[in-house]
Amino acid sequence: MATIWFLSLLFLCCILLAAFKHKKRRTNQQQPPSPPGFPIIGNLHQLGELPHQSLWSLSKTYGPVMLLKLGSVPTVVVSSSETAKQVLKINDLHCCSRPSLAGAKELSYNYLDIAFSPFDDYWKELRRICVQELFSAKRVHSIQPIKEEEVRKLIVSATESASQKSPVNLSEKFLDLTVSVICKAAFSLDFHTSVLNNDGFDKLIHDAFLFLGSFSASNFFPNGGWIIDWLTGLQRRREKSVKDLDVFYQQMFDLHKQENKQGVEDFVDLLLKLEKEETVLGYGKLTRNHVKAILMNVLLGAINTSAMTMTWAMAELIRNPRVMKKVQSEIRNQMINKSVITLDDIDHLPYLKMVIKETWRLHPPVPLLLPREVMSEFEINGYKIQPKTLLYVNVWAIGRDPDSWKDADMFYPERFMDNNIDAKGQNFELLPFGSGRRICPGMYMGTTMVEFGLANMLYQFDWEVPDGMVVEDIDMEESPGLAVGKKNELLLVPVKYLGH
Ligand code: HEM
Repeated sequence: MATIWFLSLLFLCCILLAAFKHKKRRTNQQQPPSPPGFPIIGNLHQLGELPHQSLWSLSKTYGPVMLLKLGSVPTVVVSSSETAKQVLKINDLHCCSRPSLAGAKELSYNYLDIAFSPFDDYWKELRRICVQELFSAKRVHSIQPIKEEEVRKLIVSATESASQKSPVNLSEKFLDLTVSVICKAAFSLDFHTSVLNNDGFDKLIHDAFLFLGSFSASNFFPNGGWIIDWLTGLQRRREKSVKDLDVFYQQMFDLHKQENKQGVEDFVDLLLKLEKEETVLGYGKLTRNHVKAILMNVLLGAINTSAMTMTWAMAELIRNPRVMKKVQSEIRNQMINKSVITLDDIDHLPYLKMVIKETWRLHPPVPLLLPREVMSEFEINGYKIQPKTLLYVNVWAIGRDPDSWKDADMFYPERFMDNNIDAKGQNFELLPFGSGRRICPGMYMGTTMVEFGLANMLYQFDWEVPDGMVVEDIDMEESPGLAVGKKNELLLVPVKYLGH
C-alpha cells in the first residue's frame, strides 16, 4: 500500500515538474532574448562608458528587442526602425511614462517638469501650455532678432580669428551661441556682460547634465542603492548642483522683480504670469517650484543638443570636402550680398537640410532618447513586455542599421534626395527628436537654431584644419552622458569668403 502511495506521489511530482518546465519555457519564449548577466548587478557591467554603443553590439547577437537586467530593474532595448515604430507609435500609450530617476527627481523638484514627469493629467496640461506658449512657431519667430544679434557677434569673432589665421574652437563657439540665445530668450540676460561668471554658468549646466546622465545606484537598486550614492559622494554633489541651480533661478526672479523691463516678454515673465494667475494644471496650482522645473528643461533641453549638432556637422563637413563644397555653393549661389542669412532664406537651402539630417542620422544628440516606463502589458515582435519595465529606444543604432541605410557608415546627404524622410518623428529610421506623445516639444526651436547657425558659418567662411594637421586627424570620438557630443573639441581655421 505504502509503495503505491509513494509511486503515485512520485508520478504526481513528475507531472507537476513537467508542467512547471513547460510553463517556464512558454514564459521564456514570450520574453525577449537576454544576454547572460551576473547575480545582483545583472547586465550593468555590459553598459560601458558609451551605453548606446555597447547596446548596439549586444543587439547584433540578441536581436532588435533585448531584455536586460540593470541591477534589479528589467530593461528592454529596441534597436531597429520596425521595433521603434511598435514602441513609439503602435504601443505609445502603453509605455509613455517616465521611470523615477534619482538625479531627475531632485533637478525637477519631484518631477514637476515636462521631461521627467510621469504620464498623467498634470504632464498633459503642462506640456500643452508650454507647447502653446514657449515652444510655438510664433515664439521661435519672436526670438529671431536675438539669434541674429548673437550670430553677428559670432561672425565678428570668427572674422578676427580669420585675419590672424588662428583656429576657432567651434565646440566652444557653438555652445556660446546657444547659451547666449537661450539666456536672452528665457531670462532677458546678456550672457557676455551679465552678473554671471561664464565659467560658473557652463559648470552649472555641465554638472546638471552629468547628474542626469550619470550612473546612480539608486536607479538600479531601489531598495538600498541610496546608501551607495551616499558613500560615493554622488548624493552630496547632486544636492550641491540642485542648490546652485536654485540660486541661479532665484537671481533671475529677483532681476525680473527689480527691473521694469520693456520689450519682448521672456520665458520667465510668461511663467511668472501663469504663477500669478494661479493657473491650475492637473492636480494643483502652478507654483514657483513648477516654474523652476520648467526652466531646467529649457536650459538642459535647448543648449547642448543644438550646439552638439552644429559641431558634429562641421566635423563631418571638414572630413568630407566634396559635401562641404557643395553645401557652401548652394548657400552662396542662393544668397547674394547678405550680411546675415535669415530664417526665411533657409527654405531655399534643401542640401543644407540634407546635411543636417545626415548629421542627426549618425550623431543623434540623445542616442537612447529619454528612458520610458511601461504602464501596461503589450507586445513587440510577439514578446510580452511587462508593466514597470524600463524601455530604451536606441536611435543611434537605428541610424546605422544596414537594413535601413545603404553604406550606413558613410556621410552621404544625397541619400535624402529621393525620399521624404524627415526628422519629425514619422520616419522611424531617423528619430533625433524621438516620436509619439513624448516627442521633443522644442523640435522647431532646435532645428531652426542649428540651420541658422550652420548656414551663416558656412556662408561667411571657408574652413581649414590648423597648421600641422590633416583632415584625417579630426576624430569622431564621443563623450559619455545623456546627451552625446564630440569628445575632443573641434578646432578649425576660418578663411573669410569675399565672393559676396
Ligand atoms: C537639436 C536640438 C534638440 C534635440 C536633438 C532634442 C532631442 C530630444 C529628445 C531625443 C527628447 C526625448 C524624446 C523621447 O523621449 O521620446 C527630447 C525631449 C525634450 N526636449 Fe528636446 N531636443 C532638442 C532641442 C530642444 C529645445 C530647444 C527644447 C526647449 C526649449 C527642448 C525641450 C525638450 C523637452 C521639454 C523634452 C521632454 C518632452 C517630454 O518628455 O514630454 N528640446 N528632446
